[in-house]
Amino acid sequence: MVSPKYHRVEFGSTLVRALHGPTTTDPYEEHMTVNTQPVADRPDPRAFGLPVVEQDQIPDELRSLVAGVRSLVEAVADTEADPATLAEVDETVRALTDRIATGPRQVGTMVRRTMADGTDELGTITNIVAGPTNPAAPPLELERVEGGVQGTVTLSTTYQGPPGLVHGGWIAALLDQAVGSASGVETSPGLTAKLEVNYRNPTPLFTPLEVTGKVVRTERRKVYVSGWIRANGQVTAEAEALMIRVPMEEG
Ligand SMILES: CCCCCCCCCCCCCCCC(=O)SCCNC(=O)CCNC(=O)[C@H](O)C(C)(C)COP(=O)(O)OP(=O)(O)OC[C@H]1O[C@@H](n2cnc3c(N)ncnc32)[C@H](O)[C@@H]1OP(=O)(O)O
Repeated sequence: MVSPKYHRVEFGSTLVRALHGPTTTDPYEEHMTVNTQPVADRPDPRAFGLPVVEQDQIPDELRSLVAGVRSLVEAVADTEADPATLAEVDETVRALTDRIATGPRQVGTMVRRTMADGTDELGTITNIVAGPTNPAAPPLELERVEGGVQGTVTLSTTYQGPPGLVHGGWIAALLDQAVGSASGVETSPGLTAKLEVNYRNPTPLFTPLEVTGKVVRTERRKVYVSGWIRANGQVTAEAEALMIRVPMEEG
C-alpha cells in the first residue's frame, strides 16, 4: 500500500516546484489500466498548503452573484445603451466592486465537487473553464462517463472569435479542461504537457456543445487522453493530449 507523501511547496510557485522536486519511486505500475487507483492515493492539496472548499459549501448568494455578473458581462459586451446610461451604470458597478473587494482568496484554493456518479473531483475554485466562483468561466460542468468525462455548455458572444463562432483558444481551453478532468478522475490529477487540437468544423455560439474527454492509455506518470467537441451531433474539434500526473513519494 502506497502512503502518499508529497513534495511540499510554498504556493506562489504553484505546482511547478512540486512537479520538479526530487522524485523517488513511482508508485504506479507501468501501463496501469485506468480506474484502478484508490482515491486514498490521490494527492491531497492540503499537503501542498492549498485550502480545499467543498463545492456545496459555496453560499447560494455567491453562486447567484456569479451568474448575475456573468449576465452583466454579456450585457456589457453587447450593449448599445446611450452614453449617459453607460456612465451611470459604470459608476454603480465601480461602487459595487469596492463593496465586494474583500481581498483576494488564497491563490490555488481548491474546490472539491462530487460528480453525479459519486466521484470526487478537485479543481481550482476560480478555474477559468469550470471554476464555480469565476464569472468569466462559462462554466463547463463535467460528469463521469465510461473512460472519462462529458458535459454540455452553451457559449454566448463573450466567447466569440470569428463572427458567430467560438474563439479557437476557447475551444482549446474547453478541450484542455475535458482531457485534464478525464485524466484526473480516471487516474490522478496532473498537468497538460501536450495538447494538439484539430479544428474540424466551425464551433457555433448559442448552441449546446457536448465536450468529452476520454483516457486512451497510461504509462507511468503519462496519461494519453482524447477529447472532442460536438455541436448538433457533428464533431467540430478534437484533441490528443498528454497529461503528466503529480508525483507522489513512497511513504
Ligand atoms: C495537490 C493537488 C493538485 C491538483 C492539481 C491538478 C488540478 C486538476 C485540475 C484538472 C483540470 C485542469 C485542466 C487544465 C490543465 C491545465 O491547463 S495544466 C496548465 C498547462 N500546463 C502546464 O503549465 C505544464 C507545464 N509543464 C510542466 O510543468 C512540466 O513540463 C510537466 C508537464 C509537469 C512535466 O514535467 P516533469 O514532472 O518534470 O516530468 P518529467 O519527469 O520530465 O517527465 C515525466 C514523463 O513525461 C514525459 N514528458 C514530460 N513532458 C513531456 C512533453 N511535453 N511531451 C512529451 N513527453 C513529455 C517525459 O519524457 C517522461 O516520460 P517517461 O520517462 O516516463 O517515459
